Amino acid sequence: MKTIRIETTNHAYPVLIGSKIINQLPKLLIQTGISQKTKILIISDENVAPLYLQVVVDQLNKFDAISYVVPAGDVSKAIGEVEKIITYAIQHGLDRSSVILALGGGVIGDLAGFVASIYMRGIRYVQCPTTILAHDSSVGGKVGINHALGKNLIGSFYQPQFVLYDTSFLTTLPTREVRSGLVEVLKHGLIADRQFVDWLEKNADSLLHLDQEAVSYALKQGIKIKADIVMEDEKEQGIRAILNFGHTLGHVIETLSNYQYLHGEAVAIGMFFAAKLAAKLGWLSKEEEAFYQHLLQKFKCKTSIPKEYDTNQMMNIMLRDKKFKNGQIRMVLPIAIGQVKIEQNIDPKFIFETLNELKR
Ligand SMILES: NC(=O)c1ccc[n+]([C@@H]2O[C@H](COP(=O)([O-])OP(=O)(O)OC[C@H]3O[C@@H](n4cnc5c(N)ncnc54)[C@H](O)[C@@H]3O)[C@@H](O)[C@H]2O)c1
Ligand SMILES: O=C(O)C(=O)C[C@@H](O)[C@H](O)[C@H](O)COP(=O)(O)O
Ligand SMILES: [Zn+2]
Repeated sequence: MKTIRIETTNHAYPVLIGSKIINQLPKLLIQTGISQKTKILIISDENVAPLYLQVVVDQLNKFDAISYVVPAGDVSKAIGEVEKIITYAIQHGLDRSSVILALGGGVIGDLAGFVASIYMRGIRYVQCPTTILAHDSSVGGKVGINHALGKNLIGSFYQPQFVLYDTSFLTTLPTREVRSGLVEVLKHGLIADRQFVDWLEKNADSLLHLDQEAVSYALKQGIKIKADIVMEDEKEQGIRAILNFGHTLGHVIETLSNYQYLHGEAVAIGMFFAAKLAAKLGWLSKEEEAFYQHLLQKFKCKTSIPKEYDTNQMMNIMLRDKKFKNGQIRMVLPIAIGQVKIEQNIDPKFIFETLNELKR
């Protein structure tokens, strides 16, 4: 088991990662000051619950634990679902000392963490991630839900008490979810660590086949990169925006497809779009742009935009991106493999042109 410590201005917590470590849960709760009398609400989804809810409930047999299961997928990151969970929590007597436990992927982590951030003005929560993608979402405290007009438009920065990442849970992930999750690992390499990118390129097949050693190394590296950035800029006043690499267009594709594109699938297209735009602006060489395409294809990602998507509509949705300030377009663009910069004042003409070039 490996522990990575996250220290933000007001809160410090461990991320524990290892195979078959769910039995550490009771000890961790107690160490965190969560006694057996504390009411714990486990939130999970309809796919994860049949696989792992009982495993967690068994670990909590000496605690006062209840559970709530939501439909799987981004459709549950919705205000209606938040209200239902809050009603359930009130009816079941959760008070300010209670704890929420998120058991699932990024959807559950974001939703459960958001509920925790607003229930009775904030109660404690813990993350038990079950997807590869959640190596990203369970760390750093961005929690929230979607609005019909766009992705993650409602949310908080709210850090968990700890993250307990049992990687043995990943064995049941569908292939498409494995690919989607690995895109955020690629993102972590592409924004900060050329050597890690080279390692990822070499180990693509092992990772896609869930080789335990390779996956475990990749997740730890990804978490370390994210942790360093979050510790420097918890509330995204500056550098943290680089974790949003590929998301400006990625979120548009998720919204327009009504979440038929998975998060990682959409972000992969968004990263390639950013690389193509950077090449057009002269910051990335044609070889580096080609490397992006090669790498993403190696991880079985699409790099084109559905041709039926209207470019003006994509531009309009992009304007709601949380990185845009005072009408100014701010995007994260690559300047080398393993290096990005946050760019203001990009001429919308280039964005428009690049979007059109990516349509297939
Ligand atoms: N807060 C953040 O910093 C952050 C970072 C990245 C992504 N996100 C958000 O995370 C969400 C995507 O997360 P995700 O990809 O984990 O999606 P997800 O939570 O929907 O999980 C993916 C699918 O896999 C199923 N599943 C989960 N674990 C499983 C397991 N072990 N075995 C079998 N099936 C399993 C789920 O039921 C779901 O159908 C998006 O909403 C995205 O916006 C947030
Ligand atoms: O932690 C961050 O910061 C990120 O941007 C991580 C992203 O991978 C993640 O998808 C995040 O939820 C996007 O946040 P948003 O603020 O752009 O909605
Ligand atoms: Zn993301």
